[in-house]
This record gives sequence, structure tokens and C-alpha cells, in this order.
Amino acid sequence: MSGPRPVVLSGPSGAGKSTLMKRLMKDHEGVFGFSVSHYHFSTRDIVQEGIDNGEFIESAEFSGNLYGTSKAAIQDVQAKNLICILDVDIQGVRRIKETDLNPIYISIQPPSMEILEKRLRERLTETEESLQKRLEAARIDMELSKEPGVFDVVIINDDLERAYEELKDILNDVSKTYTVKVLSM
Ligand SMILES: Nc1ncnc2c1ncn2[C@@H]1O[C@H](COP(=O)(O)OP(=O)(O)OP(=O)(O)O)[C@@H](O)[C@H]1O
Repeated sequence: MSGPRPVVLSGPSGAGKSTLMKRLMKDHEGVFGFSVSHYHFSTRDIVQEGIDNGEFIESAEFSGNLYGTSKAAIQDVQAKNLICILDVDIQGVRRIKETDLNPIYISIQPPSMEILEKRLRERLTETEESLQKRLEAARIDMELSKEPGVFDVVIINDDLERAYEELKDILNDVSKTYTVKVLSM
């Protein structure tokens, strides 16, 4: 694949991935792109067929729905000379590692389980049940992210400004090599 190297952003629910990505998109319009999950415009059968044919870089099933990131979606973003950001869970990271995508792997981690729980509660998006599920998954994610070689960089999202600057510096390094557009970042 040609074009800028994609970036995989992972980390537990509530770690701050969307918050950081929204800011990136706002501050650097026309630099980043996201691969779009095919679930929204394909039927389950079409997605399944694509997975069977090896057209997807990763896929996952949530609540009976199939989600996936197709190679074509990533290539579309790269062809526009944008850095494709993939927001995937730790299983997605493992599956992408088995492909030839060769992205930069970045993990966003909360400062502690206590702070993660507080942020998730204050976000007001969870029921007690879904919160507990997310916290359980977060414990596993936090352990796995410490394994050497899984992530290129682990960013601890304590102070948002500092974490954002760290993420920006990394992405700046990635993009400098590939596009002229982002040199002013
Ligand atoms: N550094 C920070 N300090 C304080 N609050 C933060 C910080 N970063 C994010 N938050 C808040 O924590 C909550 C969780 O963040 P966010 O929704 O971005 O997480 P996420 O990793 O995208 O989660 P999910 O995977 O569930 O979408 C949000 O309410 C957000 O405003």
C-alpha cells in the first residue's frame, strides 16, 4: 500500500481515544482520515462475504452485528494522502498484527482504574452493567498493553493537554516522512 503509514489507536473504553481524535481532526483538518466501518452501509452477508474473501483487515461482532475495516477503506484514505487512523480494541490490534498493514501502534491508557471508572461514570453513557463490562475489559487491556512489542507507544492520558501534545508529536514524526501538507503541523 502506498501513502502515509496508518495509525492504530487502541486502549480501554473511556481512556480518551475519541476525545483525542476529535481534537486532532479539528486542529488538523485535511491531514487525518478514518477508515469507515462497513457495517453502516453493507448487509451482514456482504460483510461476511468480504471477510471470507480476505478483504477485511479486521472484523468483530458486537451484539449480533458485524463490524469490519476493509483494506479498500484504508487504501482510499491513503490514496488521499491522509493518515488513516484505526480505532480498534486489543483483539483488533492482534488481528492487524497478522496482516501486512504495518501501522504505528499507539495505546491510550488511563492513569489508573479508579480514574477510568470516574471518567466513565461522569460520561453518563453507561448502565451499571455496561460499566462493569467495560471495566473488566479495561483490566485485561491494561495488562496486555504492557506486554513488550505490542505497542510502539503507550500514552498515559492523565492531563489532556500533555497527552494530546505527545500524540501530536508522534503523528507529526509519522507524517513528516510522507506528506508535505502536514509539515506545518
Ligand atoms: N485527560 C482527561 N482528563 C479528564 N477527562 C478526560 C480526559 N480524557 C478524556 N476525558 C473524559 O473521559 C471520558 C471518556 O473519554 P472518551 O469518550 O474520549 O474515551 P474513549 O476511549 O473514546 O472511550 P470509548 O472507547 O468508550 O469510545 C469523556 O467523558 C472525556 O470527556
